[in-house]
Amino acid sequence: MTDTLTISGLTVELGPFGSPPILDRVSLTVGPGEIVALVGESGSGKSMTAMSLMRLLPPGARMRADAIRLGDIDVLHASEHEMNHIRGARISMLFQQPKRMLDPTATVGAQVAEPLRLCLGLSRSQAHARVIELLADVGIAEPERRAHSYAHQLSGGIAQRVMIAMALAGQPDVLIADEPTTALDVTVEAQILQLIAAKRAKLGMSALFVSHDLGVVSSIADRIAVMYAGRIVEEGTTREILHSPQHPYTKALVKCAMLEPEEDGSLYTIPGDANAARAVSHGCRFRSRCLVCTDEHLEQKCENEEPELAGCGRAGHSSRCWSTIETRTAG
Ligand SMILES: Nc1ncnc2c1ncn2[C@@H]1O[C@H](COP(=O)(O)OP(=O)(O)OP(=O)(O)O)[C@@H](O)[C@H]1O
Repeated sequence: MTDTLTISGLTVELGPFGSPPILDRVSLTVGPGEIVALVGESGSGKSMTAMSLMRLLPPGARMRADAIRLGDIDVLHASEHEMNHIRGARISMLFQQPKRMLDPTATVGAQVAEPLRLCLGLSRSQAHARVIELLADVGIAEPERRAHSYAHQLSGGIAQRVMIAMALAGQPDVLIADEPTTALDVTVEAQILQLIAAKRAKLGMSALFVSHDLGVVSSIADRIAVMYAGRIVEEGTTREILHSPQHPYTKALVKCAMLEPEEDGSLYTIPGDANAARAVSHGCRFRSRCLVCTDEHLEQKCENEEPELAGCGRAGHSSRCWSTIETRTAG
């Protein structure tokens, strides 16, 4: 079994000092063998969280945290030299645009062989034999022939399988998948999701799966963390999030994922602008879009104080909303 990945109090700022943080005290745990999904609208900070784990933030980003650990490895304070060993061997990443992430000038075989040689120290011939095994293992037909292909000769689905083979080559503890199926059609998307779930089961690795689509992650995630404007606003098992969401934002995301038409036949979209929320300096960041904070007493709380993540009954299920906190306190 793999080690636990722990992020605690992760804050990232970009741009001039004093601008609102991109990530604000994000805490998240991915247990051994677990698939945790991080969901939220575009711009909520999912990719930045993933990139922070790899310590691959854009130039000028200021990152601080109480801790980022993988078992006994201190990822937060690791030197760049140590990070080069952690990336690929302990934490691997899959990206949105697999064809763009592959080097157009090198063959598939050479690219999959690189982590084998760097992380596992295999010789050229050992690496070649392992490349063929890995390509076959991610469902690529004729792996010998495919090893000689270049990125432009691959479909999006095959390119993502190659990326998965590369990500798994170093036998990582954790796979971070950032919208790995966004560019793929629905049938291929389902195949790739199944492949990731099968690899998790076979290799015992854990995964952090980033997506804006609750529907996509619900088929493979054990737990879901919902992110809004740089903060986690709800966390629970996949079942709790889908069947008993507590935060008004999660409820709205679930409604979007259900694809149930409104009375006028249109599909539900969450009203308002998520990007404006980041600049909210006090109170709940979701309040301008919220349909729940209507009674006067609650409205004042939502405007003045940001709620903490508070338990919603079962251990592990928590939400950052005054209405949930008040209901529980009253009960
Ligand atoms: N290189 C960058 N420079 C400056 N700001 C950035 C950069 N990359 C992202 N941001 C900003 O950081 C915030 C969080 O972005 P992030 O990419 O983490 O969101 P996301 O939830 O992953 O969205 P998406 O699903 O669109 O990728 C956004 O406001 C975005 O504009």
